[in-house]
Amino acid sequence: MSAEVVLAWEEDEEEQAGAMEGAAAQLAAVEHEMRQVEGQIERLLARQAALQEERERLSRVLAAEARAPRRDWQGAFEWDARVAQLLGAVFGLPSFRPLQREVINATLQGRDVLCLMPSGGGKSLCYQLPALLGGTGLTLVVSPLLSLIQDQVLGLEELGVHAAALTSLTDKDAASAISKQVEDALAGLRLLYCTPEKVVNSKRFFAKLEKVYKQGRLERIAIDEAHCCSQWGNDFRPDYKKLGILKQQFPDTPILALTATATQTVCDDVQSILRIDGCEFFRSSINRPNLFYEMKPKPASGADLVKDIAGFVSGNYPDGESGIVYVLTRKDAETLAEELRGLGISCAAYHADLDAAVRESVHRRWSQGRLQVICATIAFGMGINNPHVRFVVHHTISKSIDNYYQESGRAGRDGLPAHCRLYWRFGDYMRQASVVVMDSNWEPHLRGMLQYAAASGCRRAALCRHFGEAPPPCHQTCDCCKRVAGGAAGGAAAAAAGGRQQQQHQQQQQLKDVTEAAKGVVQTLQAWPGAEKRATLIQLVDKWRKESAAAKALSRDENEAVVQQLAADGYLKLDFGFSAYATNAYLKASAQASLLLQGKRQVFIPAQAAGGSAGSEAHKPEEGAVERFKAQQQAQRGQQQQQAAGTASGAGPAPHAATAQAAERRAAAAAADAASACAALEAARSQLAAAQGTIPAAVLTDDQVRQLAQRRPATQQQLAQLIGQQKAEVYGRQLLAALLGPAAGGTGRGAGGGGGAAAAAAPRGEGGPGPQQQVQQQQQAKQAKQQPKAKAKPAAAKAQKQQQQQQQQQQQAAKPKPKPKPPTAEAEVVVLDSSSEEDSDFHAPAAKRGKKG
Ligand SMILES: Nc1ncnc2c1ncn2[C@@H]1O[C@H](COP(=O)(O)OP(=O)(O)OP(=O)(O)O)[C@@H](O)[C@H]1O
Repeated sequence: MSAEVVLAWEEDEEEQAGAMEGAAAQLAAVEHEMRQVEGQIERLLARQAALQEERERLSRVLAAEARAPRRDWQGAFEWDARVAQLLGAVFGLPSFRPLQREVINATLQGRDVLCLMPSGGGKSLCYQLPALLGGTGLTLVVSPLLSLIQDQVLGLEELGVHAAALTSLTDKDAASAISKQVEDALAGLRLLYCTPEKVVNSKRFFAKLEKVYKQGRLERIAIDEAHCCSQWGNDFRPDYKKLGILKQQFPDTPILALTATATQTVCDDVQSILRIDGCEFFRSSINRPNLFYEMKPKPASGADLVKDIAGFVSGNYPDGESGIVYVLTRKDAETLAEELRGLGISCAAYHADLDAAVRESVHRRWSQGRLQVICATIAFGMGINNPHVRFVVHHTISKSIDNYYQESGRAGRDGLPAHCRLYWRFGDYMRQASVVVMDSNWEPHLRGMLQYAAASGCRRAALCRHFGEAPPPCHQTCDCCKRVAGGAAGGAAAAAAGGRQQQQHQQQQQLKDVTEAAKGVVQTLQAWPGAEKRATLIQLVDKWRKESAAAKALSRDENEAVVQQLAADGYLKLDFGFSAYATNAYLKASAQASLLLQGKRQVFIPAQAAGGSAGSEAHKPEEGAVERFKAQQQAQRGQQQQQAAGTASGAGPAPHAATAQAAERRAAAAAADAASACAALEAARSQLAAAQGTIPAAVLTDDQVRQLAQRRPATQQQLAQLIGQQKAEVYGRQLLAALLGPAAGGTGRGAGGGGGAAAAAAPRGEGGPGPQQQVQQQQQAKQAKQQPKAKAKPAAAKAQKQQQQQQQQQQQAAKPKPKPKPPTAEAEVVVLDSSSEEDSDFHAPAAKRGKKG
């Protein structure tokens, strides 16, 4: 080959290589640009989706605004008179509690509403009363527990309100009868209860709702325990998350979502899940001023802890007042119940693994006051409607502050003082972590609980802040404020004697610098044998004490306090080991721990915790504090009785001329009179409850007993104003007899006359009818009440109804005799609607965890 040819060939090759390079560069540039375009498309699509969502949200808000314009909910409304009449005549309530009227007005106006009211605040009335104003309309109530549903339906029946439930417990015949009533505008069905599972899993049920909606009769949808929608709240329940379908399908029906526990995040979540953006948000304070919050360092020995709990119960509640002790696991429930029984406390265990009949029996005995204490896992949860729980003890920390607020909030629902005691030591944090580790968001929740338990500031304030509320005055109703108040008294004396410096010194002394000791904990872990460098709390403290003089200079409780502080400050983190049988929680040094080792951080523990937790003295019940609180309780009860007596006897303020002695005598006589009226009413309600096969509170609540003793109605009509028309008709004779003497009851309606309250306490048969007669009378009264309803119906419907009734009577006659209605408490079983695919207990996660506990 000639030299020219070679040169030309080489030039060609270079040219070709250059062209390839150029193409490759172009390709890279195209690909780069494509990636940029794709990124832009993705961003635009995301933006489009967000805009669509926002457009839908704004459309919903505008539609709601057009459908039901916002108003001043405290103002006057056209339904005011009817609402007031129903409040007294049907529900037997003299006035509204805070926010009830506003919520009722907003929902009656057609607004979507989110209502946050504390436990026992009276949320049910907010949808039960409006349901009675809707003509032929129907209120759908979505509620999480079968037991709650049963209670509410029974309670409404007692009041003469037509309500029904469609759940997995409803048998086929009843379900088909209820379904007919749902569709029949003339059937008078006002409230239909169901579980969320029913709404989202039963197509047939949903189709029925669509039909009612199209008839224009789906008046309102109430969603109870709405916090279950959000996985940020406690008790998240997946089917609740799908309830947005209700607004989608029934946009013109107002939704009323109710809850007792929700942080701002949960509230926002609930609004978006239920698609009720722009709803009215009513929030009453979560503060429960009648509850005393206390944290007690938990004794290291189980036996000491049991003695402490037994001492607390028997020392402070010798009259058998009801309480709950919450424990972590099934085994804890069984063991503690047995040990407390051994120390003379009347108690039983309650957990998800017990047979349903056993659970029912335990709950019933406790509700009736035959058992003082229930040792329970969280399976004993929603659905407990005993308002007179005087104490809730936590044997260990809850899994979140929301859970703690709800569990402890089961105390004092009657508004009277009650005590919430939390036993706590750091090991509980790890134990609880190993139980909740599979829950979503468990870590921030549990850390919040750790901070609450370990805090040395006001516990009431901590709870309120957690729910986004400004801290209210505590008035020494938590252990911290009580302690500080004691210290402040000392501080004031010191200031008088030695001035400000001395006070500052005292304050500085409240924290102890344990930085050097804390470094030793981190070093012990970093040198731990094995790759994972992790240890259980006991292993860590044992090794650290063995190797470090600084550790040994502290008590073991102080060692734990140091480890706890390291975890709270983030220098230690949790790590988990899973085996076929258990989940173990370990401690491990975090990346942040290096800052501590480099001397850039310090660690402090409360001096009082360090000094106080070492000795067994710290674990002794604070008898003084408890006694003072008890004295306060008694004083409050006495005051209430006196108030009742004062009004009852018509005694206004004592005349100026009256001597103190005369006033005292009058007050004593009035208190005795009120007490005797209360006793007579309580005896009467027990007798009626026994005859009816229900619990006394179903006949008259304690509030109603107090009201009656206070106001002394003399006629059936006056009685109806206080306890509602239905109860007055059914129980009026016996109750008036209890208040005024048998002559009053004997004459039936409108009877007056003397005889005194005590006369009603006479044994059965002396003045009133026996149980059988009472039941008959009640049934007659119920029938009499139903008849006018029938009259109001058109003739064809009436004839059809009569035919149905005849058929039902024939079927009934063929069946064995129905048993008396079970006591309300018997229905209080933690059980879910088994129509669900999930089909589990409400505490499904807990029940699954129940395998561990
Ligand atoms: N306006 C009122 N006046 C007096 N008592 C009321 C009033 N409203 C409701 N109550 C009573 O308060 C008690 C608690 O009411 P309700 O069960 O509705 O509370 P709740 O807010 O649903 O509580 P929880 O969240 O614990 O279920 C009931 O006994 C009810 O009769």
